[in-house]
Amino acid sequence: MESHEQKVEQKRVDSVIHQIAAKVKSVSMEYSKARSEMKLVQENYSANTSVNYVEVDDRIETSAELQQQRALASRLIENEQIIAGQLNVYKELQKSPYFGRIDIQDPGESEQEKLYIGTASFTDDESNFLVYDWRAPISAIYYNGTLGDVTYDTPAGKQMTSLKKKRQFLIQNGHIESMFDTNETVGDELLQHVLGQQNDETMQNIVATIQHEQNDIIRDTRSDLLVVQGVAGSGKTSAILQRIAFLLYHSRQELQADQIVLFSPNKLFSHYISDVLPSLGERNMRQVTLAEFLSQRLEGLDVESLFDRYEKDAELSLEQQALQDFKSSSAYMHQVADYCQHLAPEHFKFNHIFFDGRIFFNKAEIEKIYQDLPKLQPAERFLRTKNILIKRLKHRINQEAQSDWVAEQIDQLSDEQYHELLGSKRRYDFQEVDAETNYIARKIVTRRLRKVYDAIYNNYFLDIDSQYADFMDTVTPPEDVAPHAMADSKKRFMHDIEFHKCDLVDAAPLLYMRDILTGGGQNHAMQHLFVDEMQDYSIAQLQYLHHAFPKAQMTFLGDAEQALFKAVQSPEALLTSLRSAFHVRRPRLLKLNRSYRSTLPITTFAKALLPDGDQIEAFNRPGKLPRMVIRYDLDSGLDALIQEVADLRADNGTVAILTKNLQQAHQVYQKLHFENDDVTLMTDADLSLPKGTLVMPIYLAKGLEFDAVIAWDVSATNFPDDRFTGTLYTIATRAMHQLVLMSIGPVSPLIASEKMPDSVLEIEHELTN
Ligand SMILES: Nc1ncnc2c1ncn2[C@@H]1O[C@H](COP(=O)(O)OP(=O)(O)OP(=O)(O)O)[C@@H](O)[C@H]1O
Repeated sequence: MESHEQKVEQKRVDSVIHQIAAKVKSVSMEYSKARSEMKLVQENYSANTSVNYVEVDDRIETSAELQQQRALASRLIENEQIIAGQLNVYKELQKSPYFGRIDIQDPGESEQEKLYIGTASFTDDESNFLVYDWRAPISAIYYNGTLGDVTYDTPAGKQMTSLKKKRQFLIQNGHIESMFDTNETVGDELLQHVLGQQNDETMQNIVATIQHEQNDIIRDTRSDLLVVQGVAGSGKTSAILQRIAFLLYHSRQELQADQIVLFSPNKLFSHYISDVLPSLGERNMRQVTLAEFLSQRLEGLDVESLFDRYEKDAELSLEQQALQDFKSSSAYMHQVADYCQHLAPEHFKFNHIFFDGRIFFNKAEIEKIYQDLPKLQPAERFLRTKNILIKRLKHRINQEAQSDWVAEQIDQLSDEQYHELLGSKRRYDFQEVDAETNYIARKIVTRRLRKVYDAIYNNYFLDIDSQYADFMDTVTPPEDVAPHAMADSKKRFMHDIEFHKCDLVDAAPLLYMRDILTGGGQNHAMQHLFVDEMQDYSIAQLQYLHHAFPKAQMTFLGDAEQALFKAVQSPEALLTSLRSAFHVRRPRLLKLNRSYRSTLPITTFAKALLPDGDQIEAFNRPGKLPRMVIRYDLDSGLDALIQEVADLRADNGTVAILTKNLQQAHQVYQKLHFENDDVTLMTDADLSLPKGTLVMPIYLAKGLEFDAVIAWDVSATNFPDDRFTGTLYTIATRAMHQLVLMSIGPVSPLIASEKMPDSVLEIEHELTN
């Protein structure tokens, strides 16, 4: 039954919603007006673009008018988008106007003030705040404060107030479903409710239930390097997204969403998180995976993907591992920088520039230009070389313009083609007919030699592959790297380059070298760099990202325990390496130890897999024990799998079967697909997650979560030793509500160990006779 208090609150909710509805109505009208204005301009614009101009003067006028219209159209589009954004915000508020209330009393005031907190601010016609944005300075109290005297940060400095009451609401479609008064930061009741319900295809915002330690991450504006080490399911990704929303709100004038870049683990993840910021009325930041970023920069080279590397890394020998570790280190990147700084001009490697299959600029000519320049930094020397090449190209264009073939081509030009080449020039711009012909001739040759210009502009005359190979000869590796390893690695690199391939481990150092030598590759506009799942990046790669976005504040989040096929590094050691590699001034390390995603029994099992799992604090959400299903041959295992899938599907929207690698995912998929059409095999090209039964290797499920998970073949053969702890732990922690583990033959020692308490698993053996 509704208490009196709840009735009073519901009345307020009704009144606020009523006022929001009026706002939605007026903004909708504004929106329709903006749309029709936009349409009118568009129609006018397309009518004008179809003008068939013949006379040059006409054409110029038309294009000026067109430009004006284009500018007007883009202003209107922007306006329309702003209004659409506002409309969305109000519509969201209409369903659930707020989730929190704080009663405060400022020093010296006799009255208490009630403040309501929601996803966005809303004021009445007299500008009284009916709802405060969760990011407003005062709202911090809701997340951080316990009853009594509290302080909060404002642009004018710290403020004091007394917190008298904190109330949480769950409002759905305008109705208060539940409300609690709490003394804690954000009480567990609401969290229980929210977590128990989750089964969406995309991630939801968590603003109603942000926890104290998550709030520290979200509201940190001071640190230039914020490293968050958080256990699986502790809300790292959530913290990133709410932090972005927070930063956008706080620096409205200076920061745009596209000045923030997030490196995400895979494309599925990008889609999975894509609704969070729009649900908070903000535009999404830029998102990219490391593979996309590297291959875009190393155009023409097929860079090994992280997924290929996962598959390969599981097989590395100790010697190969030592080399890989070295190439992934900051020490290696330092050697790259050193090499570039001390590179003698005669050791600089150039390519010929080709045109039409013939050498256009010989590399000997380029070498000579480079070497003849005075002593300069490599990038400056390179830039001057480039400018000289462009000058020489212009000179050759002028010469070529006198050739017979050009004159012939001019004779054959139609009027339209001629005017097109004339561009914005007018006939009276030329004193003589010859000058005009000459102008057209140069235009023709310039167009023909465009490729040469592009090759110079894009620095193709630097032979970066040979340069990198030359660098490998000069490297001093640490003691644990075998003496022949660098030479072998160089051979392999050159061999792969022949086939336009490059190992992931060489990509960052190679790009770093190219950037230093050419002075390119840096984006100074990016203000924030976020890296999720940082444990999958080497220090060398992170260092390259820092170099590529030199002005960006960095937020790196990860979980050392979820490193696949890699030794675990302690968060403190990690921060120390990052600190010395990055020369930052205000680094900060934060830890999140409480895990929210999974039920208590699933988290208890996952904790027991880790040597130092005790630090993980499970959120107390009840659920079934994880089930262990053991079969002794593949066929009966696959049959049992079909049964398990059917059982789990009865209670869960999505069941994910997670395998150790791609080959096992294929094997499982084939069997399931044969029996039932409703199964999807996910690949790294997929952009979104359907509902239903999904099969994928674990590296594609990084950062994702599913209602139920089946960990496929956790046998001793498949997960033989502690190199696979991270993999198994990552699989288990993808499950929100139910987890089943299946083993073909004896179970992995990681599970069948003394450390694993009996009570954390329900075990089912096939009865054999
Ligand atoms: N304060 C919170 N309130 C409600 N839900 C939360 C909260 N914190 C985390 N969650 C939920 O817990 C789940 C895990 O969060 P998230 O994916 O951000 O964790 P993570 O640390 O990035 O996980 P992982 O490293 O395992 O991928 C999500 O469903 C998220 O919505």
